[in-house]
Amino acid sequence: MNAPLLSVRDLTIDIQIAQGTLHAVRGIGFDLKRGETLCIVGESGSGKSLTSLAIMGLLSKKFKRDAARLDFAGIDLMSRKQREMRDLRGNRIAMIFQEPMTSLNPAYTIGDQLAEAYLLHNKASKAEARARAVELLGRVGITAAESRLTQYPHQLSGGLRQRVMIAMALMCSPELIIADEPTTALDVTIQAQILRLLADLQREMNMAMILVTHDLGVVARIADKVAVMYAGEVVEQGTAREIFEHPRHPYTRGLLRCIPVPGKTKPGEHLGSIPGIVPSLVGRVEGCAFRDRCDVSEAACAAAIPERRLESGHVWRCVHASGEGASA
Ligand SMILES: Nc1ncnc2c1ncn2[C@@H]1O[C@H](COP(=O)(O)OP(=O)(O)OP(=O)(O)O)[C@@H](O)[C@H]1O
Repeated sequence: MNAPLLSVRDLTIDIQIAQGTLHAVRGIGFDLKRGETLCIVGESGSGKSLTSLAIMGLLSKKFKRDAARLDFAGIDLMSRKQREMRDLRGNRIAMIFQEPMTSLNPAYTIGDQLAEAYLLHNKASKAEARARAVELLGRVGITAAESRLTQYPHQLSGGLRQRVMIAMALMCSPELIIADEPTTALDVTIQAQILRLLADLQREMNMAMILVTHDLGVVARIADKVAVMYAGEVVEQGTAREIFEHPRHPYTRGLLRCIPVPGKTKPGEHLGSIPGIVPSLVGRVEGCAFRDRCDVSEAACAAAIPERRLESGHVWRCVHASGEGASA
């Protein structure tokens, strides 16, 4: 049973805009096994959220999704109809969004919404669904869970709302959970608690998890695998260890220079940032999209970029065969 739970190959997402076709996601691929955590990192606009929505089948009509393979537990998601996707979503695949109010309805109590999420996919009585809701609220660390059932989302703090969202996502014990920047809207101490909770539950329930985040500190703590996205491509992927200890792509190296190093970075010390801006993805994009910002680029970077692969599965796209040309 070593087959991946989720397998993505050559996923593309295009959007028609006034200036032409915007190639927001350009031929990405990765595999995820049961119980594994993949963190997708990259700057704003690199295509992380669209990738998550494409897996969930939640892209609106204006996006064109294509893939050579988009398989979940042996199911071809590309050929699933919307009705069939609804059977999977919230049941075998769940998503946690940045902003809890995207998923919570202000007009219904927490108890009704949690129970509803369960009853949609399970033949159970209302009493059983409420018992499950209390159980899950307890598991996400909400005390006096019974009394929360009758509350409305606006009566809870941001951190509690995000815990409720996590409980809701886990009601049907999904096999895959996709969390898109689940803590960005919260303050820093609460962020850490929520992410620890999510990582603990993921391990306990042996779920696979895709976590989309800007925060490499978080990645270092919880990722098994990392996919680094830049301008709609996965420019490097590997185990968390490979990415942190032997980053090969100059963009990954640049990102790593931007994070605080415990014990080394002094409070208030200015962290590096990568100068320059992401190129337009409208029309044909030739060569390496990072080359204008790269400190080791050369003429060859304007041509097609080879994919470099180590036996371990560490993959990157760069003219530099082993990253030796890139400055650390
Ligand atoms: N509704 C839309 N209309 C036009 N372009 C869009 C739309 N949604 C996303 N895009 C474009 O698609 C690209 C990828 O967007 P996406 O939201 O996936 O990025 P992201 O990496 O998740 O960014 P962030 O970290 O800010 O959430 C960006 O260039 C973005 O401008």
